[in-house]
Amino acid sequence: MSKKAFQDSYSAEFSHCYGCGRDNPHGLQLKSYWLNDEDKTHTIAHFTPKPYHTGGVPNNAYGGLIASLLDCHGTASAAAAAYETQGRKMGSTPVLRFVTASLSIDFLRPTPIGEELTLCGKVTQLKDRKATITLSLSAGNMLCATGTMTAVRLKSE
Ligand SMILES: CCCCCCCCCCCC(=O)SCCNC(=O)CCNC(=O)[C@H](O)C(C)(C)COP(=O)(O)OP(=O)(O)OC[C@H]1O[C@@H](n2cnc3c(N)ncnc32)[C@H](O)[C@@H]1OP(=O)(O)O
Repeated sequence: MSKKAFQDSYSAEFSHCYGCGRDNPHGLQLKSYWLNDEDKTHTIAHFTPKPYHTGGVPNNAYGGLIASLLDCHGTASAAAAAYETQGRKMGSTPVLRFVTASLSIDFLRPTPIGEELTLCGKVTQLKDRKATITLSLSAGNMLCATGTMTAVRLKSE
């Protein structure tokens, strides 16, 4: 994808996240986008687990990996929605940066390794500093996990 990912708009100090930091060579480097630039309500990201992302059962991904992906996609979706609500370009200052306050995941079926996964997000509520995000992770047409996140915007100081 040639579009700029949400995470590529993060300031340098926030670019080392294990899950999505562009400047963390040991991390997952997840990249999130609007599903549709004309209708900025849903977000999307892709990730293909490697064999070393196994949870121990051959060909199945580690649950912590799934949580990491949903975590980063959720906070990125919250930030993108907050900028959108304010009519501002993502990454512009003052920076709107969200952290995870809570994340609940239902692991519905094993997640395959070596197949491209699709993560979807939707910010269902954005009020003051608090965002609620619904999340899903699929392999092809198989829904493997769903999640709900509360993310809180960091105070500017
Ligand atoms: C410099 C670092 C850079 C860090 C930047 C790194 C970015 C990486 C992003 C990747 C994602 C992560 O892994 S983040 C890392 C994992 N997460 C963390 O480490 C966060 C640790 N927790 C915290 O720092 C804090 O608890 C916060 C920031 C989440 C909230 O503290 P606070 O700022 O004092 O806010 P507070 O007034 O308590 O709450 C604000 C609103 O959110 C609600 N709220 C708070 N916690 C919860 C909760 N668990 N579940 C539901 N709702 C909650 C409150 O009721 C309130 O709603 P109302 O009364 O207004 O309705």
